[in-house]
Amino acid sequence: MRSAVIVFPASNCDRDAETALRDITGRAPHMVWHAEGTFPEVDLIVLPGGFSYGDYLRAGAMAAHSPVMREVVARAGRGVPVLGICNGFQVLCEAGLLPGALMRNASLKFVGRDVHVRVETSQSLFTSRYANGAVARMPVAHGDGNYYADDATLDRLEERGQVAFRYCTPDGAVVEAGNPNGARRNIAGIFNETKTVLGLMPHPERVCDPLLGGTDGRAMFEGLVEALT
Ligand SMILES: NC(=O)CC[C@H](N)C(=O)O
Repeated sequence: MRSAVIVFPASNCDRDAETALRDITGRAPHMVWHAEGTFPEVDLIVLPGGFSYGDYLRAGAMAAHSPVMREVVARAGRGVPVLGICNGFQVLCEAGLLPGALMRNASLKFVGRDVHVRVETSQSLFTSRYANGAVARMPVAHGDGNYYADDATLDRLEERGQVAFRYCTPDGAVVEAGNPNGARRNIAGIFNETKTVLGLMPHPERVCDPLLGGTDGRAMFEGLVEALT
């Protein structure tokens, strides 16, 4: 599986994504600087976590208008899978590839800790290696992770099976106690309509090696390798 990681000024999880992709796919991803107009054909594009452009204006707002994003949007339109992690999720919403927005955490504080998420569907490229309803432990590290969309949009996402992950307690209960940021309906990650684009606030790439304290993120990359190789 060939992959690319898009690197913006102040991305800071690009190396984490690179390491996970190299280990699990067996091939080094292309690291693509934001100013590039194009990049090699790949099977997966990853928008990594970080503070692109210093989170100025709104997190992800400036990155969404960087030169490389025209190419990312075009390829997403052709069905090339795109994974946006944390700041990458924010960029996907700002670029219009996913609906809704990531607002300031309800606590108004940066949250950096492990959370639990429930896998809402295994029917996707990204989640095929998880069981429906599986609970995964992954870290979050964000100040703006509070997913917001209006009721009609949320209803549509739910009807079409576009909710990928919800924050939950360690035993899988989707309740306020498991929600680190106030996200509506505990939403931690969503797909586009064709489920070829996934954005999520937790960091699966940081839990792909027991040395890093967990392996619950590996299944996402293993499923992608299986589907895209
Ligand atoms: N880890 C990250 O990607 C940080 C996301 C983002 N810039 C925020 O603080 O909300």
